Amino acid sequence: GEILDQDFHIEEAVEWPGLDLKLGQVSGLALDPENNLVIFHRGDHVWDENSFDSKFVYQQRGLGPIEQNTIIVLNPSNAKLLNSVGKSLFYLPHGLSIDKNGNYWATDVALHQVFKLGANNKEPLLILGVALQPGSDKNHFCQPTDVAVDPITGSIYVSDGYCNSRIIQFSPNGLYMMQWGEGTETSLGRARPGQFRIPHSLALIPDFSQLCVADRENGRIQCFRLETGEFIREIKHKSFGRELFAVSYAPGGLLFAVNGMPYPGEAEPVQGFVMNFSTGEIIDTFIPVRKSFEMPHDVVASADKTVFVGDVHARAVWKFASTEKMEHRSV
Ligand SMILES: O=C(N[C@@H](O)C(=O)O)c1ccccc1
Repeated sequence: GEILDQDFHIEEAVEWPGLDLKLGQVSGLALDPENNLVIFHRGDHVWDENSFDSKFVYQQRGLGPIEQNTIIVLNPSNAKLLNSVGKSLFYLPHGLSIDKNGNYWATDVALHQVFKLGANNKEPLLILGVALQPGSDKNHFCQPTDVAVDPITGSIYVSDGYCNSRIIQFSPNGLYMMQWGEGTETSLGRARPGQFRIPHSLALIPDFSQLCVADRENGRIQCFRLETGEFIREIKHKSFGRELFAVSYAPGGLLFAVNGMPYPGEAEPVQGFVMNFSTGEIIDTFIPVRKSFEMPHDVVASADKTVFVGDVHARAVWKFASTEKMEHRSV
């Protein structure tokens, strides 16, 4: 039902023990059909200044793939480990999403590929892109950042990527259908609709047939019509600052996002945002109680307004919950 916006608040669930997990760089979060939390992390690999050459070719292939399980499934209430998969598959994990059938969809910025994995079997069910080969045609990505699968049509959307500026739509079985988007010429000119400077995270909103994109370095969210790619609107607030890293939709009409650390001298703090999807207005902001956001990199929210944020520098996952329940609890 409708949220009465003015009294909606979330705060860290400080009893959640998931903050003590020993993880690598946390790059992606998703919720599976049972609302379990699924974490995509980099084990002992890191993305740093030496990871790529000037042509975006991964330089640390000699390390081999990450030997740890990179996909961790946790009970969302007590952070108990339920399952872990994804060893010896990835080099630099980035985005993670889960389709209505429970399949995992993952991007790897070193491999420049998109993977579809069954929740338990080891062999990928589908791989898009050519291993270790960056490119910008129909068969190559360049550091693809996220995937979203339309639960109604099965269409696959890929945000491509750090070194491309486009969204590509594939058919349910992985055939290239169409793409939209272009780079933002100069950092001086205002970015126009449909221009991207790192399309970094996707939120698919089936109820409104929209795909929203975190246009990271333009510090904004852009929303497009599913299937056509037609620009619908931009959501941008001064409090986002320069960088908007991730966006996620929760059934019931709320949009969640996390921004980047402020540049030296800039005022806008790093934080999470809760927005009313229809109006785009911010109805709440949130930061951790324990530790601090360093580079919040993904955010995911469930229908009951439980929110998780993963941080690639803090290597941490926080849980946030709406205080309405807590008020009932305290009564
Ligand atoms: O953005 C960067 N990384 C994050 O998004 C991430 O996904 O780790 C990055 C930029 C320059 C050098 C190294 C890393």
